[in-house]
Amino acid sequence: TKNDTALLMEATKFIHTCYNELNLSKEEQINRIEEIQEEISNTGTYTHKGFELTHGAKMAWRNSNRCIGRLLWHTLDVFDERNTVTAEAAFEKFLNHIHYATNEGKIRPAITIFAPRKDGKDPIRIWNHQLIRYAGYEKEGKVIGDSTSIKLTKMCEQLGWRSDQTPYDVLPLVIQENGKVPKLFEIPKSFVKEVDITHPDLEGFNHLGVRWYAVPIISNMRLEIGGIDYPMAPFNGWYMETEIGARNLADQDRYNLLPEIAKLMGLDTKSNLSLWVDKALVELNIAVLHSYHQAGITLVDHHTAAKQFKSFEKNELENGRAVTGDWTWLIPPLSPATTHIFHQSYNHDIISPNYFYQDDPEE
Ligand code: HEM
Ligand SMILES: N=C(Nc1cccc(CNC[C@@H]2CCCN2)c1)c1cccs1
Repeated sequence: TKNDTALLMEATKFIHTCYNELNLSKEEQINRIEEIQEEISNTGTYTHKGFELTHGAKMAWRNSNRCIGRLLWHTLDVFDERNTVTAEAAFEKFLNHIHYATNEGKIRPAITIFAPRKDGKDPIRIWNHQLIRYAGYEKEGKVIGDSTSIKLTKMCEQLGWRSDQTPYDVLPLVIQENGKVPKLFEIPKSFVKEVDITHPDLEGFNHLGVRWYAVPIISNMRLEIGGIDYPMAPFNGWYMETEIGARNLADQDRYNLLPEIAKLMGLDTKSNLSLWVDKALVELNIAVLHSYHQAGITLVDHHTAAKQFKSFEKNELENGRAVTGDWTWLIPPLSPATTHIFHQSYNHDIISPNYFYQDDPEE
């Protein structure tokens, strides 16, 4: 059928690039494509071999236009959990991923890949945007916690979840097998590493009671490899400090801490001329870098990250690959013009394998 042909086209493109990069012979490539053609005509889809899945997930990271951290794309640890299809078993694997990635603070970039989409159906999905993320509550027009989690928090409460209603309640995992009701799974506190945010010089900082979690693990994106969709493939790296200090804790519609920080710094918040927002922003990011370093949690500053991205660009050129990128996301939100990224443009072509947004699981 037409989409069998389209799938074979995607598979052929992927096998060609993947086998060339792995120095496999032309003959192996041709035999594999014939094998895939056979499987597609018999079943309407095809199954990646382990090494194809592993390299495909790495290529997808390398092709992620918005990612500044791509220098280490080939070091990704890939866990093949395509046979895990029950919510309980998946929860086990999520805990394994959290523990492996955290590694007592020496974070290891990893991805766990669950069953692919088949006949347009997702065998299993997770509703969480990240495996570890704070709940958000709306009370009399005031927001407590992470405003981006309000919808999911409501869903958890409807499913029976009860919490302390603090700004830092870690959400349970909401895992849904196809066609069944979603199930809640509480992550044991011992698995959740968090960092108390303090400042090396500003004493007042330490009484704000501000904290953040150590490991960002994105769990709502779709991994596409050679025309096959993996709708549940959580992946983690480590944070760049600005994500926490210039967005999550700084945005007015997130934790909105800048006014409070400016006050404890004794700044004049009545006039923009004092650049009090900018001064508070810098000190918050200094506090994040200081706190994660003191806690022994891997974190990269935006200057180092930009330099690493420059090395990535050089490596790609040396390997005859064109770098694609999304300038609007690659520039850091703090002092962007102090990085090389700001002063050049990037081709924003989208190539596959890659990680894509997808619709939330079916209600
Ligand atoms: C190892 C350390 C890593 C660092 C420091 C890093 C840094 C970043 C940053 C700062 C962003 C922008 C996020 C935002 O502004 O919300 C980003 C985006 C992204 N990263 Fe990385 N990254 C790392 C590893 C990874 C890994 C291991 C993967 C996948 C295997 C990955 C895939 C992506 C994708 C797909 C996006 C775009 C997300 C979107 O469009 O919403 N990154 N990265
Ligand atoms: N450092 C990270 N940050 C990151 C990467 C991808 C996506 C996100 C979440 N981005 C969504 C937020 C909310 C809107 C704009 N940014 C964060 C990583 C997360 C997982 C691997 S690396």
